[in-house]
Amino acid sequence: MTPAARVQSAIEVLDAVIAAARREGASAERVASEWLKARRFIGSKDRRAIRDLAWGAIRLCGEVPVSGRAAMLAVAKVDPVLTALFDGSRYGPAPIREEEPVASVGVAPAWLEEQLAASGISREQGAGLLARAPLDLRANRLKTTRDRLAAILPLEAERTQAPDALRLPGGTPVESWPEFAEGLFEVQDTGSQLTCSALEVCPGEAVVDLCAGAGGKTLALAAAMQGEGHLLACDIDRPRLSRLAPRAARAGAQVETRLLDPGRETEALADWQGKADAVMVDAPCSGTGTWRRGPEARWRITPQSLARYARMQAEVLRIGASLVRPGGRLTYVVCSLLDAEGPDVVGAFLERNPEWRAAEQQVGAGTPRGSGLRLTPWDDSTDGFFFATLHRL
Ligand SMILES: C[S@@+](CC[C@H](N)C(=O)[O-])C[C@H]1O[C@@H](n2cnc3c(N)ncnc32)[C@H](O)[C@@H]1O
Repeated sequence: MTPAARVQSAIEVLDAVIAAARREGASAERVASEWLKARRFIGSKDRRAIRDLAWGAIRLCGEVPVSGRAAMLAVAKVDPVLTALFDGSRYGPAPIREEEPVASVGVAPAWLEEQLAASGISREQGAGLLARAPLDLRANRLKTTRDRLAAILPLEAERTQAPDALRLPGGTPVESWPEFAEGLFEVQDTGSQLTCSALEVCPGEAVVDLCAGAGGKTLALAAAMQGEGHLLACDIDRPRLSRLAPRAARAGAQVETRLLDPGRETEALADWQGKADAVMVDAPCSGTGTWRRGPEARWRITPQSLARYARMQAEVLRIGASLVRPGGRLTYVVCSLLDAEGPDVVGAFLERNPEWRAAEQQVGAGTPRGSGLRLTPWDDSTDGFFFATLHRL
């Protein structure tokens, strides 16, 4: 493929990514893989180059671009080598016309940049949300230790601030390694691991992971429980929750799963009301803290979806709290740095529920925000999270 043809291919990938973002369709990762799958003749070097070009444009454009070409022209504006490739050659992009639309550069759509600023995040820090992310592993304590795992991995891995975490360069194909098939590790960001540590679960406890999804945090909780006690993982999303059982089997973790009906969660959890020692509420959110991994996610958020998330967050926090026994605890987590999804939700809960108190959290990282802690790429080298641990009196 010529360099110009790669640019034209990236423009086509971007068109598909933009269309999917507009109709709340598949993620950019998925869209790009489908696009490439339909063109098997493209070699691996070209695939990587196309992907890098497309992701460079996604990271640069704050507002949803009008087209893939407009997005790529925004990159061309700051990259003369790329400008020269708009040469009208066969399979390459047409020459640039003066009046053509060029996508605007920024961290996020203007309204969302305002929300970030109101949440104490500067523009420079916001740009940090779009940097390339490393790949973190969590050594599975049910089968190994961090040191033993580090000694057998094919690459040198860095230790991060979470007790079981190892860090590798982003994109390392760890899921093809035999150590992964043996369940010796899971892929999990250090920040996510730290939010699990905050719940301080112990062997023998009764623990609920209310919004378990495919079990990223469930498996970390299971490892901390060392196979003793009862761990219940719930979600309203059947496809996601159904991915948990095979992962748990690989990890050697004992987990009961329960699919919930939206709006009827409390009925389905009647046997757990006021019984749990610890509850994890990893609430659905806009995901502003994970833009490093899916930068096009910021093109999907709307003021309406943010308001919808805030309602869901208050609701899952209420449901989770009803499961906690007197003297028990709950950790509320969002992978978002917007106050509306974190400190404000917890603050409103504490105001309405005088029998709950925010606890001091000691996880060796994070900056206080509201009644909880915030983890960020710039201060903690993690994805962005807000989490708060609450104790029921
Ligand atoms: C942030 S994701 C969970 C990610 C998961 N805990 C992990 O670490 O991989 C939030 C999850 O909450 C689920 N959810 C949304 N509303 C819910 C509800 N009312 N009850 C239980 N789960 C809910 C969503 O389906 C989604 O899987």
